[in-house]
Amino acid sequence: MSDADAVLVINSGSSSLKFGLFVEQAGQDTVRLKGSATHIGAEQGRFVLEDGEGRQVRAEDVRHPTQEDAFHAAVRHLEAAGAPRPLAIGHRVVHGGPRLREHQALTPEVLEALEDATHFAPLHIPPALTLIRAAQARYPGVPHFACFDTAFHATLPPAASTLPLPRAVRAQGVQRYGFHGLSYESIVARLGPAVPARAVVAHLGSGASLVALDHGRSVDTSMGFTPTGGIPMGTRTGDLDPGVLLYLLRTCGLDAGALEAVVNHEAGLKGLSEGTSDMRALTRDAEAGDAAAALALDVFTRSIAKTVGAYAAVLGGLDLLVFTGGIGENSAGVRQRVCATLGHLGITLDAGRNEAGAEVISAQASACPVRVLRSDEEGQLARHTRRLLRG
Ligand SMILES: Nc1ncnc2c1ncn2[C@@H]1O[C@H](COP(=O)(O)OP(=O)(O)O)[C@@H](O)[C@H]1O
Ligand SMILES: CC(=O)OP(=O)(O)O
Ligand SMILES: [Mg+2]
Repeated sequence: MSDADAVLVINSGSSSLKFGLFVEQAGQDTVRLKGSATHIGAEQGRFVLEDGEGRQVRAEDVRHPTQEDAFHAAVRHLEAAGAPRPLAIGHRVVHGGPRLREHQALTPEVLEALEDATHFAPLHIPPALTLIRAAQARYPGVPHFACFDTAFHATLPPAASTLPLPRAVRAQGVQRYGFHGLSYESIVARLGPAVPARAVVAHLGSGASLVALDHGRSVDTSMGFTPTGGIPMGTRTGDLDPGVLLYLLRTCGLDAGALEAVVNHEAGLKGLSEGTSDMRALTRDAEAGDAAAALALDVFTRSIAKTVGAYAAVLGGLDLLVFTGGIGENSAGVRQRVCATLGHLGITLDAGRNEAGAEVISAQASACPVRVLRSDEEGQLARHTRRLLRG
């Protein structure tokens, strides 16, 4: 292992910034240091830094008002832990609009194209640009690369990517893009040659989506034009009858900004529970008899189960169901509720294995295995960054 070839990867999500410093060991990218800043923007956040063996280097409750603040904290603590200067930096970019769908070097032209695409994803592209510029200023002269969440879904067939809109609107690039691509790719990489013909992966985090995989290739996915679509999430509605938006505009007098705030920040689990979007708190509240929290859980898990059923129809059956993301990896209750209605697909859970968070949580007799696999977006970022660096 040599520090001379370290690459730094930055994964900015809706509520967190995860990062990792990877070095090559026997031809494989290996974690040297990794960490996260969570609950960004909230009153109380947390910062954690670990070494490659998972030993805690730093852990503190600390508020990070913005992604940029979290990035500077990450750099400060990485350096204090003896991190070498990286050879290259890889950024996760959730949305690059219609023109940027392939992982690539962040040249001035690409940055300009990203800026031009702002109106496709006003919630994601401006903070991504701010973060990239901050990283370029902090590490000048080092190549920076963008890895897009949408790249993995380039295989969507037209029947899945096309939204039922007039041609003039579709011609502007209004279509289903799909997100969480690096996470799905990490699951496919983890399964390796064992990836079955018909699989569904549920990435359940603050943002949540599902993908239908045909031999490991994305053929349908729940998020659409933006990460606001699909199943309900921590603070986002997911898919809504478009009539609801018209009602909010016309009858409630909301303008675009107010509408955006409702569908992205005040809805989902938070809106339903009238309090929290955090699955741990929600589960506790529901168990303590809070009816709003219980309803939030029911709406969330029913929507996931319906999507698994729909994707089994698309794939012509199901050979594997995978749970991943902060909720998928950690909430036995959510997994149990989702799987309880999937008996018709041959799914039966082993309650003990599910509670223990084992890698395989289905019962021996289950016709369709169910697994819990850790999403490794940072590992995929490192792999792509190294590949792009080598040209
Ligand atoms: N032990 C746990 N039990 C239940 N939910 C958990 C647990 N740990 C984390 N979560 C949930 O995971 C979600 C965050 O997932 P994560 O994938 O880290 O989010 P992000 O989308 O910001 O990357 C939160 O809703 C959090 O409550
Ligand atoms: C696409 C998306 O919603 O990302 P995250 O889950 O990291 O917020
Ligand atoms: Mg995430």
